[in-house]
Amino acid sequence: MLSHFNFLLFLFIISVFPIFTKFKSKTITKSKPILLPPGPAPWPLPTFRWIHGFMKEMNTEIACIQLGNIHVIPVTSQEISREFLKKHDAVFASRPITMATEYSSGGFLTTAMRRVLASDMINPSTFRLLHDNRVEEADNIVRCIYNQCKISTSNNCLGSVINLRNTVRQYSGNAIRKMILNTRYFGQGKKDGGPGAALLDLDGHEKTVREAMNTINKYHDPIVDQRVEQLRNGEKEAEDLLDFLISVKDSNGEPLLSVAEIKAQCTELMLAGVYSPSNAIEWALAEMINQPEVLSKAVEEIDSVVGKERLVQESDFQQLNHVKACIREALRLHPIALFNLPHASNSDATVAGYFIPKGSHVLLSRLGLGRNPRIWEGPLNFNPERHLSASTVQAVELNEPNLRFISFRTGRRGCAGTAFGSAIAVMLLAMLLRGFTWSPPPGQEEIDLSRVKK
Ligand code: HEM
Repeated sequence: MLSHFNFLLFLFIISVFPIFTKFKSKTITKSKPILLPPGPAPWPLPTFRWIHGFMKEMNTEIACIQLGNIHVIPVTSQEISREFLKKHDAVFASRPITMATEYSSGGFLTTAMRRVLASDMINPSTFRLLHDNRVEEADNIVRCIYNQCKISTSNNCLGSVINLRNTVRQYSGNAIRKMILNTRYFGQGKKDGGPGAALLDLDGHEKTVREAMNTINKYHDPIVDQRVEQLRNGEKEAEDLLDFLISVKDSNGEPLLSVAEIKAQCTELMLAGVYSPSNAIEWALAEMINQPEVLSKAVEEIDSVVGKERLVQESDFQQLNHVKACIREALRLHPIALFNLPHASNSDATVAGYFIPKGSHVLLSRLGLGRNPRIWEGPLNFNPERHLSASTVQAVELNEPNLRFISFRTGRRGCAGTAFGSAIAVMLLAMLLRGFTWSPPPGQEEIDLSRVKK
């Protein structure tokens, strides 16, 4: 299935593809010959695999692909990524304008709200406030899997086959929707925690971006309209992220955001928040099933921290280092998209000794960073222990501020939902491990992951 990030990046590429021209490395001025990064001479179709391929062939960790008058700069090095998004964070803090970002942001209505989001909405106090909304979903996922098991075992199966992808996506989708809109997508009113009749297709495989956005908006817009009315008439208190968006006031005490802006922001958060945690957990569990000793170690850790008498709580996370190391390893080895969301430069800059013209689109390669053999020993091995070495800080975190791989990324255009995303991911994996015993599907000795480890 196509993830949100793949989807946006795919559209980003096709929206600029028709205007590409043959790339030629060039100097900027005669007196100051700072070169553009190296790039390909012949011009085949610029797929992401192809970009990685030619960078490997040219033995370079930064490149330049010229699409019309736009310079696209893919990067696979930790050090150069840090230069772009740490040293020059302010220069590369914009998103390029593409068809996909226009639709997903409701015509760029979310762009101006970055300040509101960061400072007023998604902060530690809202995170604490929405604890119960998140935790409710943890109970639901256990019930949902348990009920699937009951159905299989009543059909005389030895074990039960669970559709892990659907299950983890339901959890992420519902957890994020509970925090934003205080309601669920799936299983509204159902007792089994599983999907109800109305399924929301966020994938965009079969639909165009516009149709996908219409689908999402059809679900959310009536809730937003009703909520705006309730809050502005004083009929309810602020309880979730939507309420906070509606309640933010400007210096004159007037609502800061229009209804259209609020709707666009809800959509963006929803898109950003559903797939990243579920993708990481799906991969982590698949790898752990293939390495029973890694899986057992995580289960033992949960047993020793949580005990047998109660369910996992967020206050346990601090001590679940092996569980978190498994998620970090999944984020490193199996990123949700080959590249990070693009960053556009608002002025000329010199990075890694190369001239990066104003308006360039910088694409940090998630795959290139996470699997860079210069940084990671045995990069294709799933080895959570590497995140538990002596040099690691005591409590493992999912974030990777040094950009050795990309998880949330901090900084001006970093992930707005780092705390929420971490909490959803850790709870999801811990609950799956705590509640159930996992093994490959019947007839398979292990899950075949060879195709994704090339
Ligand atoms: C495991 C979970 C998650 C991971 C690994 C993740 C990772 C990321 C990354 C790498 C970016 C791009 C940063 C950049 O461009 O340099 C991003 C952006 C973003 N994320 Fe997350 N994320 C996760 C969960 C969430 C959640 C739960 C939310 C919402 C509550 C969220 C909201 C956002 C938003 C709004 C952006 C766009 C920020 C902007 O353009 O200014 N993310 N995320």
